[in-house]
Amino acid sequence: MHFMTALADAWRNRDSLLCVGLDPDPARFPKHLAGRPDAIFEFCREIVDATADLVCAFKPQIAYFAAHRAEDQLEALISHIHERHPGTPVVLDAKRGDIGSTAKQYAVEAFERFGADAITVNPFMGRDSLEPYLGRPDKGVIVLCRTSNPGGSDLQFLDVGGGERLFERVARLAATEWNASGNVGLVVGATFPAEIGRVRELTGDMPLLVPGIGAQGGDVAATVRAGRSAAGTGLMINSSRAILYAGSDEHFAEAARRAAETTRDEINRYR
Ligand SMILES: O=C(O)c1cc(=O)[nH]c(=O)n1[C@@H]1O[C@H](COP(=O)(O)O)[C@@H](O)[C@H]1O
Repeated sequence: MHFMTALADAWRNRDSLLCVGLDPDPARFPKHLAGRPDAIFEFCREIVDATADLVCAFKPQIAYFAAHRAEDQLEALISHIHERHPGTPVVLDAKRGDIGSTAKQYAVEAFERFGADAITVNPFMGRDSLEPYLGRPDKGVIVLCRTSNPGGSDLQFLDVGGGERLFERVARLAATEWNASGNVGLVVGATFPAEIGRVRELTGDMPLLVPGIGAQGGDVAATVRAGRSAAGTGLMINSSRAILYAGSDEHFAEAARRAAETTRDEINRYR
Protein backbone atom coordinates (compact mmCIF):
# COMPACT_ATOMS: atom_id res chain seq x y z
CA MET A 1 0.00 0.00 0.00
CA HIS A 2 1.08 3.60 -0.66
CA PHE A 3 2.73 5.07 2.46
CA MET A 4 0.54 8.19 2.36
CA THR A 5 -2.64 6.10 2.17
CA ALA A 6 -1.51 3.84 5.01
CA LEU A 7 -0.66 6.87 7.14
CA ALA A 8 -4.01 8.58 6.48
CA ASP A 9 -5.82 5.31 7.33
CA ALA A 10 -3.79 4.92 10.53
CA TRP A 11 -4.55 8.50 11.63
CA ARG A 12 -8.25 7.82 11.15
CA ASN A 13 -8.57 4.21 12.31
CA ARG A 14 -6.35 4.51 15.39
CA ASP A 15 -7.34 8.09 16.20
CA SER A 16 -3.66 8.74 16.89
CA LEU A 17 -0.92 11.10 15.74
CA LEU A 18 1.68 9.32 17.91
CA CYS A 19 4.73 7.71 16.33
CA VAL A 20 6.70 5.44 18.63
CA GLY A 21 10.42 5.66 17.93
CA LEU A 22 12.34 2.39 18.19
CA ASP A 23 15.79 3.41 19.48
CA PRO A 24 16.86 0.25 21.34
CA ASP A 25 19.80 0.80 23.70
CA PRO A 26 20.93 -2.51 25.28
CA ALA A 27 22.45 -0.61 28.22
CA ARG A 28 18.91 0.39 29.20
CA PHE A 29 17.21 -2.98 28.68
CA PRO A 30 15.58 -4.82 31.59
CA LYS A 31 17.89 -7.37 33.20
CA HIS A 32 16.03 -10.45 31.98
CA LEU A 33 17.01 -9.66 28.37
CA ALA A 34 20.74 -9.34 29.13
CA GLY A 35 22.96 -11.68 27.16
CA ARG A 36 20.28 -12.81 24.72
CA PRO A 37 21.59 -12.71 21.15
CA ASP A 38 18.16 -11.52 19.96
CA ALA A 39 17.69 -8.99 22.81
CA ILE A 40 17.27 -6.01 20.48
CA PHE A 41 14.57 -7.75 18.46
CA GLU A 42 12.80 -9.03 21.57
CA PHE A 43 12.84 -5.67 23.31
CA CYS A 44 11.41 -3.89 20.27
CA ARG A 45 8.92 -6.67 19.50
CA GLU A 46 7.42 -6.39 22.97
CA ILE A 47 7.18 -2.60 22.64
CA VAL A 48 5.58 -2.91 19.20
CA ASP A 49 3.04 -5.54 20.29
CA ALA A 50 2.13 -3.48 23.36
CA THR A 51 1.62 -0.19 21.51
CA ALA A 52 0.63 -0.90 17.87
CA ASP A 53 -3.05 -0.03 18.34
CA LEU A 54 -2.06 3.36 19.83
CA VAL A 55 0.21 4.62 17.04
CA CYS A 56 0.01 6.01 13.52
CA ALA A 57 3.55 4.80 12.73
CA PHE A 58 6.71 3.23 14.10
CA LYS A 59 10.13 4.79 13.49
CA PRO A 60 13.13 2.49 13.97
CA GLN A 61 16.45 4.38 14.09
CA ILE A 62 18.96 2.38 12.06
CA ALA A 63 22.05 3.40 14.09
CA TYR A 64 20.73 1.64 17.19
CA PHE A 65 20.70 -1.62 15.23
CA ALA A 66 23.83 -1.18 13.10
CA ALA A 67 25.94 -0.19 16.13
CA HIS A 68 25.35 -3.66 17.56
CA ARG A 69 25.61 -5.59 14.28
CA ALA A 70 21.87 -6.15 14.57
CA GLU A 71 20.64 -5.22 11.09
CA ASP A 72 19.19 -8.74 10.80
CA GLN A 73 17.10 -7.97 13.89
CA LEU A 74 15.89 -4.75 12.27
CA GLU A 75 14.83 -6.74 9.20
CA ALA A 76 13.00 -9.26 11.39
CA LEU A 77 11.36 -6.46 13.39
CA ILE A 78 9.97 -4.66 10.33
CA SER A 79 8.68 -8.01 8.95
CA HIS A 80 7.04 -8.63 12.31
CA ILE A 81 5.31 -5.22 12.22
CA HIS A 82 3.99 -5.85 8.71
CA GLU A 83 2.79 -9.38 9.53
CA ARG A 84 1.30 -8.83 12.97
CA HIS A 85 0.18 -5.21 12.71
CA PRO A 86 -0.72 -4.70 9.05
CA GLY A 87 -1.49 -1.13 8.07
CA THR A 88 1.05 0.32 10.51
CA PRO A 89 3.55 2.36 8.46
CA VAL A 90 7.24 1.96 9.27
CA VAL A 91 9.48 5.00 8.80
CA LEU A 92 13.12 3.95 8.67
CA ASP A 93 15.08 6.75 10.30
CA ALA A 94 18.38 6.68 8.39
CA LYS A 95 18.78 10.37 7.39
CA ARG A 96 20.46 9.33 4.16
CA GLY A 97 22.02 11.81 1.72
CA ASP A 98 24.55 10.99 -1.02
CA ILE A 99 25.13 11.20 -4.77
CA GLY A 100 22.48 9.54 -6.93
CA SER A 101 24.28 6.26 -7.63
CA THR A 102 24.94 5.66 -3.94
CA ALA A 103 21.48 6.91 -2.96
CA LYS A 104 20.07 4.22 -5.26
CA GLN A 105 21.72 1.58 -3.07
CA TYR A 106 20.43 3.24 0.10
CA ALA A 107 16.92 3.15 -1.39
CA VAL A 108 17.23 -0.57 -2.14
CA GLU A 109 18.50 -1.12 1.41
CA ALA A 110 15.58 0.77 2.99
CA PHE A 111 12.72 -0.42 0.82
CA GLU A 112 13.80 -3.88 -0.42
CA ARG A 113 16.12 -5.21 2.27
CA PHE A 114 14.39 -3.70 5.30
CA GLY A 115 10.89 -3.39 3.82
CA ALA A 116 10.38 0.13 5.20
CA ASP A 117 7.40 2.19 4.01
CA ALA A 118 9.23 5.51 4.31
CA ILE A 119 12.72 6.82 4.98
CA THR A 120 14.17 10.00 6.49
CA VAL A 121 16.61 11.77 4.15
CA ASN A 122 18.98 14.71 4.37
CA PRO A 123 18.49 17.31 1.58
CA PHE A 124 21.93 18.94 1.91
CA MET A 125 23.16 17.42 -1.39
CA GLY A 126 20.15 18.59 -3.38
CA ARG A 127 17.57 17.20 -5.74
CA ASP A 128 19.54 14.47 -7.56
CA SER A 129 20.54 12.97 -4.19
CA LEU A 130 16.82 12.58 -3.41
CA GLU A 131 15.70 11.21 -6.81
CA PRO A 132 16.09 7.49 -6.02
CA TYR A 133 13.62 7.91 -3.15
CA LEU A 134 11.32 10.43 -4.83
CA GLY A 135 11.00 8.01 -7.76
CA ARG A 136 9.20 5.49 -5.53
CA PRO A 137 5.64 6.87 -5.41
CA ASP A 138 4.53 4.11 -3.03
CA LYS A 139 7.17 5.06 -0.44
CA GLY A 140 7.35 8.09 1.84
CA VAL A 141 10.35 10.42 1.64
CA ILE A 142 10.64 12.39 4.85
CA VAL A 143 13.06 15.27 4.36
CA LEU A 144 14.94 16.96 7.23
CA CYS A 145 13.79 20.58 7.37
CA ARG A 146 13.97 22.15 10.84
CA THR A 147 15.58 19.63 13.15
CA SER A 148 14.96 19.41 16.90
CA ASN A 149 18.58 19.77 18.06
CA PRO A 150 20.07 23.07 19.30
CA GLY A 151 22.64 23.20 16.45
CA GLY A 152 19.88 22.92 13.87
CA SER A 153 19.83 26.73 13.64
CA ASP A 154 23.50 26.90 12.55
CA LEU A 155 22.56 26.25 8.92
CA GLN A 156 18.78 25.91 8.83
CA PHE A 157 18.29 29.54 9.89
CA LEU A 158 20.64 31.04 7.27
CA ASP A 159 19.09 33.65 5.01
CA VAL A 160 19.29 32.15 1.51
CA GLY A 161 18.02 35.32 -0.19
CA GLY A 162 15.21 37.82 0.22
CA GLY A 163 14.83 36.97 3.89
CA GLU A 164 14.00 33.33 3.14
CA ARG A 165 15.64 30.99 5.64
CA LEU A 166 17.16 27.69 4.54
CA PHE A 167 14.52 25.56 6.27
CA GLU A 168 11.82 27.60 4.52
CA ARG A 169 13.48 26.95 1.15
CA VAL A 170 13.57 23.22 1.94
CA ALA A 171 9.87 23.32 2.87
CA ARG A 172 8.99 25.20 -0.31
CA LEU A 173 10.94 22.80 -2.56
CA ALA A 174 9.51 19.79 -0.74
CA ALA A 175 5.97 21.04 -1.30
CA THR A 176 6.50 21.81 -4.99
CA GLU A 177 9.37 20.57 -7.22
CA TRP A 178 10.27 17.53 -5.13
CA ASN A 179 6.70 16.37 -4.59
CA ALA A 180 5.68 15.35 -8.12
CA SER A 181 4.62 11.91 -6.82
CA GLY A 182 2.90 13.21 -3.69
CA ASN A 183 5.17 11.12 -1.47
CA VAL A 184 7.12 13.80 0.43
CA GLY A 185 6.93 14.74 4.11
CA LEU A 186 9.16 16.91 6.32
CA VAL A 187 10.91 16.63 9.69
CA VAL A 188 10.29 19.57 12.00
CA GLY A 189 11.33 19.41 15.66
CA ALA A 190 8.80 19.78 18.47
CA THR A 191 11.34 21.99 20.20
CA PHE A 192 10.56 24.77 17.66
CA PRO A 193 6.76 25.24 17.50
CA ALA A 194 6.99 28.60 15.70
CA GLU A 195 8.84 26.93 12.84
CA ILE A 196 6.34 24.06 12.81
CA GLY A 197 3.67 26.69 12.18
CA ARG A 198 5.74 28.31 9.44
CA VAL A 199 6.33 24.96 7.72
CA ARG A 200 2.62 24.17 7.95
CA GLU A 201 1.87 27.52 6.28
CA LEU A 202 4.26 26.72 3.44
CA THR A 203 3.22 23.13 2.82
CA GLY A 204 -0.57 22.83 3.06
CA ASP A 205 -1.51 19.38 4.36
CA MET A 206 1.90 17.72 3.95
CA PRO A 207 2.68 15.13 6.65
CA LEU A 208 5.20 16.34 9.21
CA LEU A 209 7.34 14.01 11.32
CA VAL A 210 7.81 15.84 14.60
CA PRO A 211 10.39 14.42 17.03
CA GLY A 212 11.34 16.20 20.23
CA ILE A 213 8.51 15.65 22.70
CA GLY A 214 9.29 13.54 25.77
CA ALA A 215 13.04 13.24 26.40
CA GLN A 216 13.90 16.45 24.49
CA GLY A 217 11.24 18.47 26.31
CA GLY A 218 9.16 19.73 23.36
CA ASP A 219 5.76 21.23 24.18
CA VAL A 220 2.94 18.91 23.05
CA ALA A 221 0.18 21.54 23.07
CA ALA A 222 2.22 24.08 21.09
CA THR A 223 3.36 21.38 18.66
CA VAL A 224 -0.13 20.15 17.88
CA ARG A 225 -1.66 23.62 17.64
CA ALA A 226 1.06 24.80 15.26
CA GLY A 227 1.32 21.66 13.18
CA ARG A 228 -2.10 20.07 12.78
CA SER A 229 -3.55 20.15 9.28
CA ALA A 230 -6.99 21.53 8.48
CA ALA A 231 -8.37 18.02 9.11
CA GLY A 232 -6.73 17.85 12.55
CA THR A 233 -4.15 15.29 11.39
CA GLY A 234 -0.97 15.82 9.32
CA LEU A 235 1.45 14.91 12.13
CA MET A 236 3.56 11.94 13.18
CA ILE A 237 4.62 13.12 16.62
CA ASN A 238 7.54 10.94 17.65
CA SER A 239 8.56 9.90 21.12
CA SER A 240 11.31 7.30 21.63
CA ARG A 241 13.09 7.18 25.01
CA ALA A 242 10.17 8.49 27.10
CA ILE A 243 8.11 5.51 25.93
CA LEU A 244 10.74 2.78 25.49
CA TYR A 245 12.20 3.28 28.95
CA ALA A 246 9.05 4.21 30.90
CA GLY A 247 9.64 0.98 32.84
CA SER A 248 12.84 -0.89 33.59
CA ASP A 249 11.79 -4.34 34.79
CA GLU A 250 10.14 -7.31 33.09
CA HIS A 251 6.89 -5.32 32.83
CA PHE A 252 8.56 -2.68 30.64
CA ALA A 253 6.16 -3.19 27.73
CA GLU A 254 3.11 -2.49 29.92
CA ALA A 255 4.80 0.67 31.20
CA ALA A 256 5.54 1.66 27.60
CA ARG A 257 1.89 1.12 26.71
CA ARG A 258 0.74 3.36 29.55
CA ALA A 259 3.20 6.07 28.50
CA ALA A 260 2.10 5.78 24.86
CA GLU A 261 -1.57 5.98 25.81
CA THR A 262 -1.00 9.06 27.95
CA THR A 263 0.99 10.73 25.17
CA ARG A 264 -1.59 9.88 22.50
CA ASP A 265 -4.37 11.28 24.67
CA GLU A 266 -2.42 14.44 25.43
CA ILE A 267 -1.84 14.98 21.71
CA ASN A 268 -5.52 14.38 20.95
CA ARG A 269 -6.60 17.00 23.47
CA TYR A 270 -5.12 19.75 21.28
CA ARG A 271 -6.12 18.56 17.79
O1 LIG B 1 14.61 12.35 11.94
C1 LIG B 1 14.40 12.16 13.15
O2 LIG B 1 13.67 11.26 13.50
C2 LIG B 1 14.91 13.15 14.11
C3 LIG B 1 15.06 14.44 13.65
C4 LIG B 1 15.30 15.47 14.55
O3 LIG B 1 15.35 16.63 14.19
N1 LIG B 1 15.45 15.17 15.87
C5 LIG B 1 15.36 13.88 16.34
O4 LIG B 1 15.47 13.69 17.57
N2 LIG B 1 15.16 12.84 15.46
C6 LIG B 1 15.14 11.44 15.94
O5 LIG B 1 13.98 11.27 16.76
C7 LIG B 1 14.29 10.44 17.89
C8 LIG B 1 14.07 11.23 19.17
O6 LIG B 1 14.20 10.41 20.29
P1 LIG B 1 13.71 10.84 21.76
O7 LIG B 1 14.35 12.16 22.03
O8 LIG B 1 14.21 9.74 22.63
O9 LIG B 1 12.21 10.91 21.73
C9 LIG B 1 15.71 9.94 17.67
O10 LIG B 1 15.63 8.71 16.97
C10 LIG B 1 16.33 11.00 16.78
O11 LIG B 1 17.35 10.47 15.96
